[in-house]
Amino acid sequence: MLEYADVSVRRGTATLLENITLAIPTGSFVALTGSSGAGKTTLLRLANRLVTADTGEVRVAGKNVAAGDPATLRRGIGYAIQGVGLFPHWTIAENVAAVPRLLGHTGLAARVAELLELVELPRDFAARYPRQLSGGQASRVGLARALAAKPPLLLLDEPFGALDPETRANLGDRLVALHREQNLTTLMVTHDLADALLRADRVIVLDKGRIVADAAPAGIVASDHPAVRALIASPLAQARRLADLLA
Ligand SMILES: Nc1ncnc2c1ncn2[C@@H]1O[C@H](COP(=O)(O)OP(=O)(O)OP(=O)(O)O)[C@@H](O)[C@H]1O
Repeated sequence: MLEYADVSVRRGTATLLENITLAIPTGSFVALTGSSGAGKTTLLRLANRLVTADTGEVRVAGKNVAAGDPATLRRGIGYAIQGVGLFPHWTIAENVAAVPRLLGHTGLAARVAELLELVELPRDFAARYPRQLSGGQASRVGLARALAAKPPLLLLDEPFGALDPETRANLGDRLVALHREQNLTTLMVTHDLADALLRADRVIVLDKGRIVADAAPAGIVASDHPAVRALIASPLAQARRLADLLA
């Protein structure tokens, strides 16, 4: 579904990504993690051509993303980001139906109702405006919008990053369920290693623009790469302290 073949990205004298080779099969749920500035967002945005590669090739469903029209490419990929980016003067229904409308789909009201149900929001939210939603509700709308045109590939960039832990956990669970129900291929950027380990079936760790670990969660936990150990140290210490308190 998504392939990176020896991709490097440079800006000025800086190397943002170096020799990334990666194949993400259909149906995978992959978390992309790493410290701040490691290149996670850059790697994700190569897939929908918000970033272009200097060398190498990125392919979505076998097609080189650099070859076609970027707008057409993006309409076929679900994309949700931190802060959601809903259009403030559009209702929730209009926001959710934006891509299906561009694609000329019909039956938009029914599709909006179905999507609100999928992300577990009341139907009457369709008539509201973004300012009338809580952060968690807006994140659900962002997810509904990303799924609206039934894209096979879903790109998520810290979609629930700004939310409280409980809302984040609930939405994370809903996301995993949706991923399975809709047979999606999901690539999710998260700086939260615990989130990555608990939700994804494969975790990729970036460090200074390079992949330093790529394994199932159990393999990541066992990795002795210093960058991976550094990422694990803090959630592990927190979990241990909480366990001590409960003991
Ligand atoms: N257009 C650009 N020109 C120059 N440098 C850039 C550009 N875009 C990103 N960078 C740099 O590339 C590096 C990787 O950025 P990126 O946003 O991919 O990291 P990230 O892992 O997603 O970080 P964070 O977790 O903090 O969001 C950073 O050091 C950033 O400052």
